[in-house]
Amino acid sequence: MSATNPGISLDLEWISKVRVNTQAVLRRAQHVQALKIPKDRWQAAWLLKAITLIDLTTLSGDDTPSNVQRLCLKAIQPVRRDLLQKMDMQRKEVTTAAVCVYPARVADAVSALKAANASLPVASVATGFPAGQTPLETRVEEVVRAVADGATEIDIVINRNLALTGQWEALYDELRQFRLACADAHMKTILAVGDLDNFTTVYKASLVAMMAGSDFIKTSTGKEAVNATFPVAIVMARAIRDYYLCTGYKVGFKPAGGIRTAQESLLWLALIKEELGSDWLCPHLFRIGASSLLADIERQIYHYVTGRYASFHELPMA
Ligand SMILES: O=C[C@H](O)COP(=O)(O)O
Repeated sequence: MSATNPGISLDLEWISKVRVNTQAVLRRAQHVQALKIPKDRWQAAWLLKAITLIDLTTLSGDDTPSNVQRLCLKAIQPVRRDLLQKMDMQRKEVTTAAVCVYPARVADAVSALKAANASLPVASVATGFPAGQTPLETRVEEVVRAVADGATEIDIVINRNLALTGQWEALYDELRQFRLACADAHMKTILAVGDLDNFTTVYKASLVAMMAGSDFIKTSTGKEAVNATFPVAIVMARAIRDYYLCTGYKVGFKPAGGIRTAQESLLWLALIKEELGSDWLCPHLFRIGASSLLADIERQIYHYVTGRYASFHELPMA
């Protein structure tokens, strides 16, 4: 898998012209929140689709080789086979899009997936995740090591100081170094929007990340006080659309942080369909980064199949 967005030269003139209309964004976000969610069989089908777009994540201080192995097995078979069969869907095999772990756990994930004969991508967070407050050489080295350990997707965090102070050239240069270090691995750039001061900064940071060659832009680490929200997603999706219209390169979008319910996942799919079109509803261009969403989706699917909600013991633990 090679990069889909090679990037372009830094266009400071474009960046300086950006002004985001906050009221218009908030109105659009309200519209998205009021969208009708499909019911019953269609809902179950959309939930299966949502599963295929999840980066199943564990980013905890107490991650161990064994819980990473469990995560990988869950990613390979996120829904019980009997439930899938009862749904009578064409799709017989469902997996999540990838697993996402800390750099020190990449080798564990790679070997667990290999042992299970599965070819799911392993994504590693990097560059001093979550705060990005380590020296640049250390951050670059972390990317190189994660790739050497077998990660094929790298979720880097940006240096928020550079975005908050408008040092776009310096931010672009850092991101180019990470892009080089990623080699053939996909680069997903986390803006940590909860740390940025307004929508205009979010839009500008999105543009710089794409100009530097990011394959995805991602909202959050999941560790900020505010993570993925619909207004911020609309701003980032519009930056993606504008970048595509200007360059012809499609960049992916990954909301992450605090997405926990099946209903929310359906609204995220609806938002992407409305803002970027159905082309973006594939793992190559859209992911949901989540550590605890899958359990609720599985519960809803169980409800669809059996007509009742699962008790605590009826579903396998994630
Ligand atoms: O990148 C993924 C996020 O860290 C996941 O956040 P979450 O634990 O709130 O789902």
